[in-house]
Amino acid sequence: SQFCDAGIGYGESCGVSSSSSTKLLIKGGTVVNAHEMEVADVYVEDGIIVAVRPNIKVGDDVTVLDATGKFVMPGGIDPHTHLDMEFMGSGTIDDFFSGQAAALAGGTTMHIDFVIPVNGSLLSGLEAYEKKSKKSCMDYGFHMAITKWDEVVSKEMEIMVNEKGINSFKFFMAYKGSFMINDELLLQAFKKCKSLGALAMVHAENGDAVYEGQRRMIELGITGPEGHALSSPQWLNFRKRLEGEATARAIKLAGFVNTPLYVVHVMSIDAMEEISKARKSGLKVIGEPVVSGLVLNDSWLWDPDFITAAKYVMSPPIRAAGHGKALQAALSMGTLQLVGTDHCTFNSTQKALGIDDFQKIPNGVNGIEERMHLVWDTMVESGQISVTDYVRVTSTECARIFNIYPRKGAIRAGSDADIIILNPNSSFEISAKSHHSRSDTNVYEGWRGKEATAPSLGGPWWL
Ligand SMILES: NC(=O)NCCC(=O)O
Ligand SMILES: [Zn+2]
Repeated sequence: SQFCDAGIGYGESCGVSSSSSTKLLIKGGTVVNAHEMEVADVYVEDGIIVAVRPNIKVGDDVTVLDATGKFVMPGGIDPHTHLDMEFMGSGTIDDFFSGQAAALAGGTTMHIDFVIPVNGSLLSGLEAYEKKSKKSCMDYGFHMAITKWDEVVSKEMEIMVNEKGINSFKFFMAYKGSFMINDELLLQAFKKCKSLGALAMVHAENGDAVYEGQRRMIELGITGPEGHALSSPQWLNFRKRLEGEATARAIKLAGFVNTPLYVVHVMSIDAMEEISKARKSGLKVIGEPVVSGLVLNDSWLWDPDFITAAKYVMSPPIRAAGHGKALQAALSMGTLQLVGTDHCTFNSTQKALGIDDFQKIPNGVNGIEERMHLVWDTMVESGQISVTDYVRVTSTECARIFNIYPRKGAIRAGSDADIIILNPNSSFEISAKSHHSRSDTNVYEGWRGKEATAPSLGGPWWL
C-alpha cells in the first residue's frame, strides 16, 4: 500500500517531521533485525505487521526502541473528508497533499474522501479525483457524492460498485438548488443502494425549510454568519430541528426500503435522538459525529469579527452549547459509532465571499489534523470512554463499516503497519501558524493537543 518510497521514514514524505519516539519501531516501514526482534513489541516488514508481542493490548506501555512513547494503536481512519473538492463554486484550499500531511501529523493514517461528480457525472468525477490523488502520500479510499439523480447516475452507480470498488454513496437532503435531491429521488437512490449492496449515506437537513429560513433572515436584515444558525424567525435556532426532521425522514425511507443508512456529520441532539430511536427499534443506522460538532458551540458565529465568525460556518451548523456534550455522551454509550471530521477548509479570502450575505460563505471547517487529539482530550481524559473505545471510535469501527478490517483498524500480524504512538504526557498548541493544512485559519486556534506520531505509507488502501 505504499505510494511513497518505502525507504522514507515516518511522515517525512508529506513534510511532516517525525518525533524521535517512533524512529526505531519501524524505519521506513521496513527495518527488522534480530536484536530489535528481542526487544520491540511490533515487527514490521515492508509496511506490513509480521508479528506482535503476545497479549499486547491497546493502551499498554510499549517498548518503542530508543523512545518514550506510551500508547501504541492502529492508525486513525477518518471516515468522512472532503479534500480538494469544488464546493459551492469555491475550491477547498486543501488538496490531497496538504490535507493528508495534516492528517498524518495528527495521527490519522487513512481517510475516505468524497468524490464530487463533474456536471453530475460520477465517472468524470472519479477520473478527476484519480488525477488529483496522484499527489497522495497516505492511504485513502473514496465515497461517491451524488449531486443529482437520473438514469445515467443510476447506471454509473453500478459501474462504481462493480468495477471501481466504490460502494458508499452520499446523498444531500440540503443545499437546495445545487446538490439537494427530493424524497422521491432519495427513495429511488436508496432502492438502488439496496440492489447493489452499497451503503447509503445522507447529509440530513430539510433543504427546503433551510432555504426558506435563510431567505427570511436576509429579509430581516440579518446578513452575518449568525444568520446561518438562526435560519428561522419562529424559534431561536430552529434549524437544529430541521436536522432532526430530515434524519427521521431518511431513516424512515431507508427502513421502508430495508437498506442500512449512515448519517454523516450528526450535529444536534434532535438528529442523535432519531438515530437512537431507530437503533433501539432494530434498524441498521450508523451515526457519525464530527469533531467540530463534539467540541465546539455556535457562540463563535456571533463574533463581531466577520473572518472569525465565518470560519465556523459549516452545515449542518455547529449548535448551541449542550449539543456537543449530548453527542459526546451518545458516543460513549454507543448510540453514535465513530468520529469523522468532514475536513473541508476554505481560507479567509474564500470565506469573505459571504461578507454581505452569510448564504455565500463557503461551508466547511478543518479537523483532520486535530481529530485524534481532541477526541483523546474530550473523551478519554474526561473519563467518558476507555483507551480501547478511543481506538474503536477513531479507527476500528470505520475499518469494519467500510470493509477494510483487519487490513486496517487493528495491530495484528498481516495488518498494515499503520501505527501511531500517542504520548499523553506531552502536548502542543494548535495554531494556524504551525498546522499542516493550507488554510490560514484554524477553528481550534489555541486549543491543546497531545503529541502523536504516525508513519506515512501512502496510496489507495486496496493496493
Ligand atoms: N459540511 C460542510 O459544511 N461542508 C462540506 C460539504 C458537506 O458535506 O456538506
Ligand atoms: Zn454534508
